[in-house]
Amino acid sequence: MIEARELTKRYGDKTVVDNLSFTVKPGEVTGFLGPNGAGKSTTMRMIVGLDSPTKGSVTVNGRSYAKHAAPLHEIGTLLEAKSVHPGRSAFHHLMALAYTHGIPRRRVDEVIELAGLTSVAGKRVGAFSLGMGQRLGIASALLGDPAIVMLDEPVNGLDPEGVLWVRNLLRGLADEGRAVMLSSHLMSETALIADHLVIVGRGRLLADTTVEDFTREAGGGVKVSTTEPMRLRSLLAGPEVTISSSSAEELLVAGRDAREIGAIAAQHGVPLYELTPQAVSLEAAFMDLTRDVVEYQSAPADTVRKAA
Ligand SMILES: Nc1ncnc2c1ncn2[C@@H]1O[C@H](COP(=O)(O)OP(=O)(O)OP(=O)(O)O)[C@@H](O)[C@H]1O
Repeated sequence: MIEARELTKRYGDKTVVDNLSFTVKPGEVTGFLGPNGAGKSTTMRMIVGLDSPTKGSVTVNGRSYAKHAAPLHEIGTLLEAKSVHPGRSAFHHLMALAYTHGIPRRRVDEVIELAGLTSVAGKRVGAFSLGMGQRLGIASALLGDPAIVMLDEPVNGLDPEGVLWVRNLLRGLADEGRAVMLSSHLMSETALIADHLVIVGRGRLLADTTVEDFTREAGGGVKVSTTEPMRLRSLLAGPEVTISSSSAEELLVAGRDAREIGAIAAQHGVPLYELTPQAVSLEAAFMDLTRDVVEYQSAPADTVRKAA
């Protein structure tokens, strides 16, 4: 469990993290979301004692990070800054880390396999692609079999297979009862992985909610395609449910999530061939929420064109 209470960080007269309180609970994936410069990396650095708060506090499994004798067993992290010796192989990098905690070689082999790095484990890390570097970072985070896993932008640089791998891995870690925290500036990607959302802008808390509630409030709905639209329509009907359709076999359902719709359809033997939460409007809801607090505002496209 991570508990941040009134966490604040100032650099000079700039408040980068502003009175932030949130909890990352075991058994859940918490998405830490915000536009560029919102203070996500600074918050994560404070969690593991790489930066100290100007005010407030943050604990990792009940005490500050520095007070843990064997922190790799408490929290595994992937932070943006790379601290890997480029001349070392992935295997030697992990062995060096393992050595600091008395972790056996068997565990190093395990995480290399888990991260899909077996064929490149002997290669110099300096020659790694961005995606391979991310995989190595995730392998390092898991080395101590920690109760908390915290990853800064873990899908950055990964190909679609890698993105899917991270998604399944994090889901599995949370299902094992671990507390998982990942930062991102992409709402649609995070909504596919996370249960819980902590959304920040200019260092301040904008929302502390569940993906389900955020989705419901965004009103995006779920697109469902079926060969039996009429039957499904009546099965899904309810007081809080609205259903519209744009083509013969397609329904747009608001008020029920994809899991519920899938379960109801399966229970009644209704075949589905598409079940898609409308992520585009989730992204739009996120942009609405953060519009006034983006640090690096782009000029509207027509202004840029006029200026050119
Ligand atoms: N050491 C520092 N000194 C001064 N300002 C800093 C320092 N570190 C970060 N900042 C500023 O703090 C703000 C938040 O940065 P941070 O990297 O925490 O944001 P972020 O949400 O992780 O952004 P991104 O998504 O771009 O990584 C930025 O305006 C950044 O310029």
